[in-house]
Amino acid sequence: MLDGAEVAKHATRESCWIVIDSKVYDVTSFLFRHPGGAAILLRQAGSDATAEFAKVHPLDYVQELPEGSCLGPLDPKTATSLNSPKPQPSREVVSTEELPHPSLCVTTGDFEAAAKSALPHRFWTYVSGSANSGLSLKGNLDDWARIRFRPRVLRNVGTVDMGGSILGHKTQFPFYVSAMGTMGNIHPGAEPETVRGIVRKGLHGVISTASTKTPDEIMDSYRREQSQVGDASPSVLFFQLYLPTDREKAVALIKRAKAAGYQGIWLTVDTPLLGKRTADRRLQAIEALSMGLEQEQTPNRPIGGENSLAPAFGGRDVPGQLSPHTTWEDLKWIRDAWQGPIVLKGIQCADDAKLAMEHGCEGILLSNHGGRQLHTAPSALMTLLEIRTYCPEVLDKLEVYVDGGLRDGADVLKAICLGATAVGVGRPYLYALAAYGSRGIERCTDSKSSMLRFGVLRVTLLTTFKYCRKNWRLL
Ligand code: HEM
Ligand SMILES: Cc1cc2nc3c(=O)[nH]c(=O)nc-3n(C[C@H](O)[C@H](O)[C@H](O)COP(=O)(O)O)c2cc1C
Repeated sequence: MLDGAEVAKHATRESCWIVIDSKVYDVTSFLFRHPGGAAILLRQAGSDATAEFAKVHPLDYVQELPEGSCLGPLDPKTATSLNSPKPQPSREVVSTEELPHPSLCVTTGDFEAAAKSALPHRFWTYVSGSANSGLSLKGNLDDWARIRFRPRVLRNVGTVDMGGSILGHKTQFPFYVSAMGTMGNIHPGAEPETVRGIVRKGLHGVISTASTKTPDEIMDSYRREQSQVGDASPSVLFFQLYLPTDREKAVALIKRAKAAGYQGIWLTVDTPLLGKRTADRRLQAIEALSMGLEQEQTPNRPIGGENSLAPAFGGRDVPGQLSPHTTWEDLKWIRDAWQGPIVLKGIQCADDAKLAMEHGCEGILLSNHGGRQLHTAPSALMTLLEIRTYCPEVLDKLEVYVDGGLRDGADVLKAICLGATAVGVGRPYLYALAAYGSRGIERCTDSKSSMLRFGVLRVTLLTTFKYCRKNWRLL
């Protein structure tokens, strides 16, 4: 057993000890190999880092520390002698009680404002951020507004069914919750908290490889919530796959997702390496400086090299986690390992949509990763219009999803009118989670809130929906 006072002495870059889950680790040799940067670990030096660690990493991640790092258990009686972590150089956070009542959130923009006050600055930067100067994100938001409805009137639209199906699973909503990593940054309940809202509302959701919790833990929370509602929720979960470079690891991850009960794979194909997240980079430099590190020193391993750290997280490139070598040929072994439906997430032109069809994919998701990857990438809307022009057969043969910048039921309706099967919604749900937990997830979906202004719009626009599907004209 190690004494807290002894641990507290090891608080420098020359000797850095931390406590995780009641065990003491010497992370000195790992400091500059930590993909999240040395500053994060130095801030915790000599202290109990469990809470900070659990925000972004599953607890079993400690096994990834170099061999011999674990020095032994902490004597619990001496825990009070540990250091306190050094505070982050961040802005004040508004407490939950000070946030507007969730009923006051009637547009997705309201959730965004609440999340901005509720989140520590670094996490706000990570979720709201985008690639380079933000043009891809701006294009996503602006493009949906460039289309106008031309409603037909005097049609009976008294009863409207908004539902459809996603990979054969019925949905009452024409949208689902997009895959988003590291939710532990956003809310202490992380992905399980999101899943609670998803199940209660009967939504479908896609769970990220880069989740804070393991695929099994998240599925357990899904099952628990299902049993709470008497297994009555139509919700299903799909798994978003970032393909690790190492094929054995990739196959193991796919099989793990299968065994856990995920109903389809969303294979992300727009991330052979991570986009340039300008705001994150700036913040990491500030943090490094505040810990006396002249410049950020992160491991300099070749991209695509062996990686023991999967699953990884959104802020930085983690070598080996996002295979840059993947090609269309790889779909075969991925399919063999998965034995189920595959959606390619991140298709950005008609030619690739056709290729996906020729390779037997069940679906494609037109997406530029919420503007976080390629600078000046086309919005999903532009890609959808390109497909309608050059290979409309894709819309008949594949399930075609879109995401990026859909902030209102009207945007969702436009996508559906143009032939999309359903729509992924990302940041609005993250913002709702950040401010209000699973209640926020429900509220964001609620017919009184903006996503289901669709519910209000349907009264006037169902026939537009039918009309447009066949006779779409861009106004
Ligand atoms: C056990 C060994 C650890 C491993 C294998 C590990 C691995 C990683 C990886 C792969 C990332 C992703 C890089 C990124 O996208 O930002 C990361 C980020 C991060 N890690 Fe660790 N980590 C470890 C220990 C810790 C500890 C002890 C803490 C707690 C203080 C911590 C806190 C963080 C944070 C806050 C980030 C996010 C960085 C950002 O937002 O830029 N990690 N870590
Ligand atoms: C904070 C954040 C984390 C994300 N993490 C992932 C991820 O782990 N895997 C992935 O394929 N896409 C990820 N995405 C992209 C989303 O799945 C989705 O494509 C995008 O958010 C849709 O755009 P929207 O946020 O404008 O709705 C992430 C997006 C955000 C904002």
